[in-house]
Amino acid sequence: MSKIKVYELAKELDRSSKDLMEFLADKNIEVKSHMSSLEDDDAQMLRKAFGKKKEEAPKKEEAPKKKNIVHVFRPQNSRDGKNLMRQGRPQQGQRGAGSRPGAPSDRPQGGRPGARPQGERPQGSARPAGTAERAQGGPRPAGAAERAQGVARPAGRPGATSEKPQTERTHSDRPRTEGRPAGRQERPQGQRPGRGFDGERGDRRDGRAQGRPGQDRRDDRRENGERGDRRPGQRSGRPFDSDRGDRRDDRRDSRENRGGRFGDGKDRQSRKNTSIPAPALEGQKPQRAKGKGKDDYKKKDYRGDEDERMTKGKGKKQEPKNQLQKPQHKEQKQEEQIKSIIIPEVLTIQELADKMKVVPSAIIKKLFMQGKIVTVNQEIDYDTAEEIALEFEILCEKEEVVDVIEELLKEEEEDEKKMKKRPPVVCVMGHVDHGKTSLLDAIRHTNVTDREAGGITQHIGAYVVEVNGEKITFLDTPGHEAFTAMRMRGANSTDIAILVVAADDGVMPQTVEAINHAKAAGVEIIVAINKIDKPSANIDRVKQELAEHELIPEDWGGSTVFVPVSAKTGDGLSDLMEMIVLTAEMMELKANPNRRARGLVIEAQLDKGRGPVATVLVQKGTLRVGDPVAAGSSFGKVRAMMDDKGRRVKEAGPSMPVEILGLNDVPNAGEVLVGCKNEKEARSFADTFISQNKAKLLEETKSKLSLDDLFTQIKEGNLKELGIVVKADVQGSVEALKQSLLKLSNDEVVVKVIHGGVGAINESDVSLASASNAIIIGFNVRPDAVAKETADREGVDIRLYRVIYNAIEDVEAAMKGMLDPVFEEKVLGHAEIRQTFKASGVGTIGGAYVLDGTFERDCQARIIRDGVVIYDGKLASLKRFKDDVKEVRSGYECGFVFENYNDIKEGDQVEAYKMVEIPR
Ligand SMILES: Nc1nc2c(ncn2[C@@H]2O[C@H](COP(=O)(O)OP(=O)(O)OP(=O)(O)O)[C@@H](O)[C@H]2O)c(=O)[nH]1
Repeated sequence: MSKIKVYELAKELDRSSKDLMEFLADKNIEVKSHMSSLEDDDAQMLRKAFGKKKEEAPKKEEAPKKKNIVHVFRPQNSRDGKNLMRQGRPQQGQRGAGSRPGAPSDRPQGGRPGARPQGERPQGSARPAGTAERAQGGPRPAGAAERAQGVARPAGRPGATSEKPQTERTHSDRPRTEGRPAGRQERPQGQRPGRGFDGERGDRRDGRAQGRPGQDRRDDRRENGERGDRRPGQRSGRPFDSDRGDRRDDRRDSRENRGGRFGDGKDRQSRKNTSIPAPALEGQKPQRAKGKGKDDYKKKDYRGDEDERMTKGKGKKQEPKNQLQKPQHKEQKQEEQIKSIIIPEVLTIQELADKMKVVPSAIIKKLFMQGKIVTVNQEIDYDTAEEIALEFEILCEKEEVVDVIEELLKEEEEDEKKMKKRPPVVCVMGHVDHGKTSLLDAIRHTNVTDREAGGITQHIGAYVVEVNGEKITFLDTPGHEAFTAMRMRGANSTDIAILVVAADDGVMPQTVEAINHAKAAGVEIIVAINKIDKPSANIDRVKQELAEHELIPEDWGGSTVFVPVSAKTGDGLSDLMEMIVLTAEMMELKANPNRRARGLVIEAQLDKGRGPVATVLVQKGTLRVGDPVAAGSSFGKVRAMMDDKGRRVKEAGPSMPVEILGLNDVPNAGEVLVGCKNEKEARSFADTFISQNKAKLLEETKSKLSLDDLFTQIKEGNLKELGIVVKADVQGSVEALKQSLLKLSNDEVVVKVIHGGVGAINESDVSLASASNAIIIGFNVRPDAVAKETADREGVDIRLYRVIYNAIEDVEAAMKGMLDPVFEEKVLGHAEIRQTFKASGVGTIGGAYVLDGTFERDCQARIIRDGVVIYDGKLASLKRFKDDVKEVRSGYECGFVFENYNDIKEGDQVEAYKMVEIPR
């Protein structure tokens, strides 16, 4: 085809593909990506336009843009909200999410869907790296979203929650917002007694925007969707609308400060006097709508709740269990107490019952009536718990878990103006032997494959490659299944994933796994169809198979870049590199180099001479020799830095991988490395990690013990535990081994890695293994002399490996030994009773002749008479003449005595057998 592609024309015009695409988008001409072909007319128009109006495009470029990828997975967070924001409130650019001035306004995909289909790829969405998400309104978007849902949920009654359209849901907000907030409303009102509603709302919003950036999205939603849309209708129909709006805000505030939920009585009094209007419950179930009594009852409950608290101490006592009885109370309009409980994300029925102060059986019964069979120890999620609680007229609030580490690692949104272009970080993923290492090798002209033990890539390494003056950082992620965990990290730290698929093999399980990881991490995927030099290569088949996983090539109308390559001949490699550079250009990868460094530990090990060595990918800022840093529980001052070629460097900017020396301990791979003000700060950072990890470990142990199934199984003796201590040369291998070993757990044996660490197997590892009855697996490490001696003394099994796969295989086999053995009957031989004798004190002795096989002492035997088994039991005695013997072979005579059986006759056939264990 002679049609020119966008990127080709961009080259021709000396422009970026993005400029051209934006221009086309302005003209409502749809192009999917820089790889799309252009109609001649369009190309002509572009030539004209960019020949003349050179100034226009650069102007556009001035406006900082966000990565397109964020806008797909959470469209509610971005595109729609932003558009609305843009239309309705242009000044939003000043606050929170909009703190990048003008950021949203120029983004082509925002206003014109389809203009930048790259952004619409499913995989190109929820970028985890932080920047984009934070831009959406805080570092914890999920939590924020949940909370936002929490606002919508309160439909407050089971069944009224989920499948409602947005508008209905906002309506159904009301009962709860109305019902609850008495106390919540107080604080703000008390603080600002004289204010009008609108002013108050505005103020509070601003306050939140400053204080809690994570709330912006919620605010946006309210401003754009709920409040904005609803206001007119509500004004007319509901006199207390603005009040309600405030209360909703208040409720949020009060979530932060639960202690202040029930405030002073004055306010409550006033609220009580303003009788609450019945909400328009459009989306509710008929019986709920018609069962006004119940709603009223609930509202009354709230009021009752308030009243009760108000009148506390005035002698009015309430039955705390009133919620359990309904109809009469409704009619009597008796004041009751509505309870509100705070529950975690996951809890057991027992815990819920404890919180609700009801007996667990009441819950179980209720659920049973609904056709659900549960046990007290069954774990349920928040939503289910809330539904159950509401059945009992108890309101729920989600326990907000403050992740100290997350808070610690939280970052402020950065000024777009300070951002500078940074190289893309690329990882290579794919199925075993599809050629990842060879491809990376071919790219950087070195030869790693030969050095790898067992021919399998075993660590993450990082390399920088330069293509036409553009740098690309490659993470050498390994492909074996054992490295799933590391690959996951690989995906999280990268911008682009090269999915290597062998043209002769097609999509394999790990290919799919890699796709899922990449999609989950929100990285761009470029498919490299490798081994096209092979005669059996079938590129179309690969395309077809990948299309089933939503990776559709551009020549098929999709938007995924496919590049056929051969790592062996080098064919297509330059195309691949060009595509990486182009994709990176489209992604507009930026970072601020002039700030304290922040990076990711991609590998760490203990070096005998140099101490802990960590390979760090700098993601933001610049890391310099002498900088105080902390990474997880380790900290220190950067003593020296080496780049990917082993050269000493003084500083490392964004996207640059460096090896650093100077940490006090080996950090975990995947840990965030942060530059600190001084060493003291670094130390306290690390200390926080240590204490948090301890708490987490405790929590984990606790939660595991509470798992019902595990407990019952252990109690019944059906469950065995295989404890393992893992030691390896690098942290990545420890993690990989851990993950793979844990996966070996089955119904009968649970694999538990009780300890994992880097370095030689030492005495403490052996003592731990001995105390826990565990085995030790060493990968590329050996036990020191003392450890060996201790292990011999204490009988601790130490197994050493050089290939992870072998370790996993061995453990699997060991586990088979632990499984309850499977027995099979093995027939030993046959004999015929030829004579019988009676002996006092012994019983009947059968004189027999062994026809075939061998009779063994203590074997099992069955007596068959006329084809019918008349006895099956133990052979109590086997004699030749007067002597007990171990065995009697065929062709010999012998005497049998059967355990507890004397009714033997001449001519009886005897079959000897034993149960043997068969390997699984
Ligand atoms: N013919 C041909 N063979 C290739 C090509 N690329 C890789 N190979 C061969 O495929 C085999 C596997 O290649 P690797 O690079 O080790 O594959 P990998 O995906 O890194 O494997 P793991 O590290 O084990 O996950 C090697 O024998 C390579 O020589 C290619 O383009 N053409």
